[in-house]
Amino acid sequence: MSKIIVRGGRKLAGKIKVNGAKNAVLPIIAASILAAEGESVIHDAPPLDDVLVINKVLRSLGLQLSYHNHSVKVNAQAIETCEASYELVRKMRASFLVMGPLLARLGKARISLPGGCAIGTRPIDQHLKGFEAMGAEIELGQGYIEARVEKRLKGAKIYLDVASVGATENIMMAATLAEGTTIIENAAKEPEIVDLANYLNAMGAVVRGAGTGVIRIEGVEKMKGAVHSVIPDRIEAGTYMIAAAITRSELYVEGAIGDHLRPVISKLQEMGVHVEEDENGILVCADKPLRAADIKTLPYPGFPTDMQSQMMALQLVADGTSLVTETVFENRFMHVDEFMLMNASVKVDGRTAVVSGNNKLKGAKVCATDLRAGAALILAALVAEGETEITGLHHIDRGYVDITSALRSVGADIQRVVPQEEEQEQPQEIGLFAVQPTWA
Ligand SMILES: CC(=O)N[C@H]1[C@@H](OP(=O)(O)OP(=O)(O)OC[C@H]2O[C@@H](n3ccc(=O)[nH]c3=O)[C@H](O)[C@@H]2O)O[C@H](CO)[C@@H](O)[C@@H]1O
Ligand SMILES: C=C(OP(=O)(O)O)C(=O)O
Repeated sequence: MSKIIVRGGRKLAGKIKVNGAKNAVLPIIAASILAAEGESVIHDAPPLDDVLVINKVLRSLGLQLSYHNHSVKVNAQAIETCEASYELVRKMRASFLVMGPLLARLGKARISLPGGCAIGTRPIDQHLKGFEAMGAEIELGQGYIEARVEKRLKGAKIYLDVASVGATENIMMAATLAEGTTIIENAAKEPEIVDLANYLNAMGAVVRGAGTGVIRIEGVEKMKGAVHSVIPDRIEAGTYMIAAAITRSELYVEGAIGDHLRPVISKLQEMGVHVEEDENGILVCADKPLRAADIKTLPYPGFPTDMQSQMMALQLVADGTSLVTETVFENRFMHVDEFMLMNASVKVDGRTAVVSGNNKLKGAKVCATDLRAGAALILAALVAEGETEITGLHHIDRGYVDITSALRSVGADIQRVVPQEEEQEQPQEIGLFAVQPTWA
């Protein structure tokens, strides 16, 4: 079994460059399905397992797709099937984002139900409510969702009960080729929604208001391929900012955009960390004692749920008790049990965790229970006494490009150990990107 081994106690120094955003590139690749003409080229597509999965989904639909040196090229002129299989959708929930584009382009789509995952049940009712409002008929059976529309989807006014990122994206993509105007109210406002809207507009769509709670989409007849560069990953950036803070070090996070990280920056400053922004990135310097601070996760621009576990790692070593309230997902505290194996003191009561500070963390054998939990364990291990062994690396590979090399390059004592038999068996299209991948 592959594992990451960290020996804690090292200071970090230097610079880490942020990759393209996972949560932006996935819907953007899915949106390429909408182009009946031309080729799309998506730059800054990070070499992550999730990117490989969405690429496979598009190839399985019959699209021509290549991925070289962080750029995905898609030709969507010919689509062979409108069905995305269980095998691919089960690997990554975001595969469900092909539903809106397929429905808009072909008038039908059959996608496996994404189901729940470790962090919660994660229903898709808001996606389906949007498609239905646009005239689609939805049928559920044998683990698949089938959506059909007679001719073309029709523009509609859709109020989302929750400001869901995925539902906003799926409906926005479906609406680009619909007849008439679609208005999404209580839309999610994440920067990744804005990036998707920019890509859609470059393809010929007319999307206005992305980044606000009301998005207006005027349907167009046809869309064509476009060239787009994906925004930097604010969660990867935030994770490295906390790496600097937790080790009381100074790191420059190149490419990080301050405006996308306001709640994280503000919390770090409240805890006594010095944060300096310039046009190319963010400098984090933690040379004072860390103060406790409470966080509550919320949709953007609130504190991101995808940074909750990493922030908890920092709270573990701050002076005083901090509260963490998770309001986005119902089961996103699984890292707590793993932290406790590292000698941490945290009590969970429903959606709130009480984190006692000043923990003397100790190295242990722990397991990444989900993507961000994995990152949080690495952060805690950077300051734990002795050696920490982290397994469950397939979660981490979904969202971090070679995190071990990145942290080692700034001085961390961290390595990834892959048993020989796994190394030999490892098909090229999963995990491990010590070397730049170049898949055709
Ligand atoms: C690929 C991607 O971009 N993933 C991000 C996206 O996930 P994702 O798009 O799945 O998250 P959503 O914003 O949809 O989910 C937010 C909340 O809404 C609920 N909900 C969602 C849809 C729906 O139809 N009905 C419903 O009740 C969910 O169960 C959850 O409690 O946003 C999350 C919230 O910022 C992030 O943690 C994920 O990293
Ligand atoms: C929860 C996450 O991703 P996903 O929605 O793809 O599961 C995440 O990136 O932390």
